[in-house]
Amino acid sequence: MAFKKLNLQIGVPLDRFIKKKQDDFPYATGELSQLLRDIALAGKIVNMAIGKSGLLGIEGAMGKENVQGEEQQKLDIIANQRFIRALKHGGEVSAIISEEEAGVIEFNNPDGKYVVAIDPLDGSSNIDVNVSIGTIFSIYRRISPQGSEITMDDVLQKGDNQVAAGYLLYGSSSMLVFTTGAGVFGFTYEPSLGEYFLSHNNIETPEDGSYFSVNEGSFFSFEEGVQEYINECKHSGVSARYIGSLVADFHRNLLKGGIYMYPATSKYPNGKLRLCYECNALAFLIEQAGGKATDGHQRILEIQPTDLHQRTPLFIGSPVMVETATEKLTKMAD
Ligand SMILES: O=P(O)(O)OC[C@H]1O[C@](O)(COP(=O)(O)O)[C@@H](O)[C@@H]1O
Ligand SMILES: [Mg+2]
Ligand SMILES: [Mg+2]
Repeated sequence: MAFKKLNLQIGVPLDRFIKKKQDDFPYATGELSQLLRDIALAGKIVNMAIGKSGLLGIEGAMGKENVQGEEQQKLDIIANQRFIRALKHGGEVSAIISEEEAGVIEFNNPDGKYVVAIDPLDGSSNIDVNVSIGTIFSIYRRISPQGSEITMDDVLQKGDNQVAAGYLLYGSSSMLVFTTGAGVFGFTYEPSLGEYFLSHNNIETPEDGSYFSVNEGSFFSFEEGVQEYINECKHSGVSARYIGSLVADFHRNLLKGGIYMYPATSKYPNGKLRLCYECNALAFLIEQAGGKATDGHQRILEIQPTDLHQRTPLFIGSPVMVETATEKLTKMAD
């Protein structure tokens, strides 16, 4: 009788998985592994807060705006504090940048090898309505020597320099998905055991996809090339899916195949999404999974950031779809 080959990796707890990977790199010191554990731990607390927000009275707006003029939700602030606290106490990080903070947050820990860029809670419009939201993070090795002060070059690095990146998805089940540059791994959180277990081993995105994801409410302010690509998707029967939480839209398309687009609009002439703490992490993940990410003209990971909160258009997903969209844009722009 023929038995289906079992994937024996599935079900491995996050800690054991990280330890095993750590052992595969004889000179690794364990700091990056510890940093991933710190993020995973903060993710558990944020997951709990989101799940009980209606009961705990932490729904709704703060009555304040962040540096980009966007209304902060109470959960934006709670998540921001939780991740900052975890990264600060973990001791591996010397500075972070966050969507919710105007400037660089230095930890007075010049020996910390790493800097982190984070969107503590992604999907603001879905925060209080029981729709999936997430956390996005990028980890870089600092460029300046350990022991010295942090410089802007440390925090404004190209996405290509990321040593690890990932996201937490707080949804019908909560997940941690990350890469350290050797494939993409997804862990599902089991709240009654308080543990993440490997559920998606070595994720590869389909070559071509059957979903396109874009906020069509802005259709008439998209460039002609984007409009043409969307119309082509519709003519060929590609299904539309748009949640409005970048992490959740990305996660679906990563697994099922598709393209997510947030192009330039009249309201957001450089696109809405932020390069350093939204796009770079997802671009690293999608490339590791065999997909592509561009701003319509160049690879996201090659863009040199000049501002902490810089925005960029984003076209990300299955390679065939991203190439077609990017070609249309380039052709129309010529
Ligand atoms: O409502 P729009 O314009 O479609 O924008 C949706 C996009 O904005 C975002 O909510 C921005 O993220 P934040 O919630 O972290 O500000 C993305 O998650 C999402 O893809
Ligand atoms: Mg976001
Ligand atoms: Mg956010």
